[in-house]
Amino acid sequence: MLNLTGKNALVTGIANNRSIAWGIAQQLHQAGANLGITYLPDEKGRMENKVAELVAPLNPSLFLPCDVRNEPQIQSTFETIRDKWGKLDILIHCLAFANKDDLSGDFSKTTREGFNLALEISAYSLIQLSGAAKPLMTEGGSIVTLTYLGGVRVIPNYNVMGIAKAALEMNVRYLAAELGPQNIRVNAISAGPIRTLASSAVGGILDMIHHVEEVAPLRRTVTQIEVGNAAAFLCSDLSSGITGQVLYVDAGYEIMGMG
Ligand SMILES: NC(=O)c1ccc[n+]([C@@H]2O[C@H](COP(=O)([O-])OP(=O)(O)OC[C@H]3O[C@@H](n4cnc5c(N)ncnc54)[C@H](O)[C@@H]3O)[C@@H](O)[C@H]2O)c1
Ligand SMILES: Cc1c(CN(C)C(=O)CCc2cnc3c(c2)CCC(=O)N3)oc2ccccc12
Repeated sequence: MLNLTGKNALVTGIANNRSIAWGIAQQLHQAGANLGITYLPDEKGRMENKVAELVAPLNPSLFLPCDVRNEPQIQSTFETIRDKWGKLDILIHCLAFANKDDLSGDFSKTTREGFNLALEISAYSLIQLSGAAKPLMTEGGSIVTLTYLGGVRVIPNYNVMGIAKAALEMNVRYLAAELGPQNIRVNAISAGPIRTLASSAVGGILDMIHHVEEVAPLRRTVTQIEVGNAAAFLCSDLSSGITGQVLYVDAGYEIMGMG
């Protein structure tokens, strides 16, 4: 069993019990990591209460609002980590957003605002968070982000999110090159389709899941826990020689030609 005892891990992107970040947080906790959780604050504080209740069993030592569009919130998140933890070992970037209208219909209709929003939240945020984490990863570290096949191949309706994921995967390589000398590894997990708040808000996700169940070598889709296990591996010394990579956790779907 892999051991993350003594490691401080910041996990972003938990919205509910279907979130991939929730699967990751559970597995990092099981491996002994000390967790810090961030959530996207909403005006009524509903998200805060819902996420706080969900993560309570994992005894997070930090629980902070962090909207990646809000630079001061990012700064205060990492100041709190510096003051309370001193060092950071693990950063999980598990968030994305595009306007719903940009996730169906003609890609050529993508608006300037929609393009910039999707790239800002889903790709630029990795640069921001990694830059803020860099000075705190004084004993080296591991940064993991979540990507999708739609960033390297055309997946109907994924549209502008595919552009964002292509940028995200290239961010992984440039960040790995910059941070490697400091023994900070940067990798992506490319997860197969999973029913979450984000994916369920998209038409046709169930058809996609059924298609994967027929075509993927394992004849099934993957779970948040399976993604969490792969993330724990990428956060542990078992992956000490791996950086700048995209690891597919998709039941093998990506290898199939007549998919
Ligand atoms: N579900 C899938 O099929 C699938 C497959 C591959 C990759 N992914 C990726 O996994 C990641 C997590 O998505 P999910 O499927 O768990 O859905 P989810 O809706 O549970 O998680 C998305 C998270 O992004 C957060 N977020 C959105 N805008 C934000 C902002 N401005 N600041 C901070 N946080 C913000 C939301 O609060 C939410 O917690 C995303 O990067 C997504 O692209 C999902
Ligand atoms: C798979 C799959 C997903 C899941 N996935 C990999 C994702 O990356 C989800 C990304 C996403 C980003 N922003 C929003 C939404 C989803 C829906 C709700 C909303 O308003 N904005 O999304 C798709 C969209 C079209 C086609 C396939 C997929």
